Amino acid sequence: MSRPSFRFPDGFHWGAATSAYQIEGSPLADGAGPSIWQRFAHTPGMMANGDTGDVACDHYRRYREDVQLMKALGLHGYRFSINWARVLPEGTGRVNPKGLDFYSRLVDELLEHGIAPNATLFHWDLPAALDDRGGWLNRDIAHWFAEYAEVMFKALDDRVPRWSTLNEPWVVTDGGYLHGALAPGHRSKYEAPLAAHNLMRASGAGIQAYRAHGRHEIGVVFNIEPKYPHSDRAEDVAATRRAHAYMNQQFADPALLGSYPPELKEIFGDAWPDFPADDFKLTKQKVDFVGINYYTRAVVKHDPNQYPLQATPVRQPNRTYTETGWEVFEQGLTDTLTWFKQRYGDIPLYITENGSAFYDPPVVENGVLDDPLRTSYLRKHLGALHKAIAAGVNLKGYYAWSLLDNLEWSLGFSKRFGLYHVDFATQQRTPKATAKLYAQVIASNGSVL
Ligand SMILES: CO[C@H](O)c1c[n+]2c([nH]1)[C@H](O)[C@@H](O)[C@H](O)[C@H]2CO
Repeated sequence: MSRPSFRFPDGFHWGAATSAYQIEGSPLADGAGPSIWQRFAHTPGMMANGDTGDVACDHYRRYREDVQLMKALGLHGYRFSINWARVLPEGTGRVNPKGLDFYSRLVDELLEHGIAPNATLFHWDLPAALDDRGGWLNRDIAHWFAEYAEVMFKALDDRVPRWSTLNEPWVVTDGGYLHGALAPGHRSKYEAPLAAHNLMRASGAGIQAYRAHGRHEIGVVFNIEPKYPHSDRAEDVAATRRAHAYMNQQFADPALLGSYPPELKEIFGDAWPDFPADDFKLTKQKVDFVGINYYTRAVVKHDPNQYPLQATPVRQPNRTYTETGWEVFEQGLTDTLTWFKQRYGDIPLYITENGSAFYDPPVVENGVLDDPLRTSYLRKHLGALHKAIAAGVNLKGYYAWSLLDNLEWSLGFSKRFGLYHVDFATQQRTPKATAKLYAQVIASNGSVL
């Protein structure tokens, strides 16, 4: 039987992704202001092993070397994020020219090597000065974000063809405002809905600013984790519906439909405000694309003790799980993409993150570190993409998470997602076998799978 052809559509965009606080280091260099992650990481007890982004992958200084790694992969594009506080140390007002200059140099280096920059304006590292003014709990942040976005568009839109306003607003609110595991470390069911809503108001304001100044494409990036009921019992089905609305619709609905799913009032009760109808004229803006970050699925059962969803994930027997506790379930990627098209229409989509953290024995042969579990994950998920494309999903590209092993937020450096291994003591980068496979996939537009 002939091997299935996994050739992707002509012009399919292949990239890799990172984010500022996870790789740059030098968080306060050259006039940068502190972010909430700078503060969170330096708060005792918040970070595994006391790890911080003070050095990380030292990308702020080594970016030219890292662009060479991207070139070696044959990347078409590179998705990175901008540290808002490098550019606007107080979050608004005064621009720091040296901070802006770093991103201008990075963009020029990418373009010089034929790699398209894909810039995310906000990947969790809010300027601390704005957090001091209420941060995502202050409705004024929609204007603060639009001001920052306009600074970036005016400076870089001549060279940046693709922008995203936010990366994963769900993680910001669930981790940063409801459960407190991420910066700014709040734990309030009353704050989480306010932060969620203001994130989407800010994203809408950023898109409006782009329509006034930008000439290319802008979108927003959501994490989507498909939810499957543990049983066909009504309580499990209802719990699955709540979990799906909470993670997968809470942010895409206001952005693309101009409304919230009714489950959110059911979940948050008196903590869910009646937001002004006019707000949805701001949250709902025409986007040029949506980025979807996919890693895994969840099998959900009813749990009256779990807050606030009354739902909990069920570990599946005889399945492979990554170091971050995520089941390898590539069918969920196909299901996610077909669901998204069915609910929101034929919007151009990118997979803006997909990857896996596995422990790799530090065995390097012929300059390559073998990582069979990560390689298998990549093969399976690219195959799942091909199924979605065959089903009619308008998928334009894929960004592997991540270019480099990096700071996995409060989990520190222990969870390694990189195509390149990083020795954080020496900053040596070493390609993994998955990097070699990905380079072949890019060169053959998927045919080698
Ligand atoms: C809950 O999973 C999310 O989709 C997700 C996974 N990830 C992310 N979001 C973030 O965007 C990255 O900064 C993380 O490093 C990466 C790996 O954990």
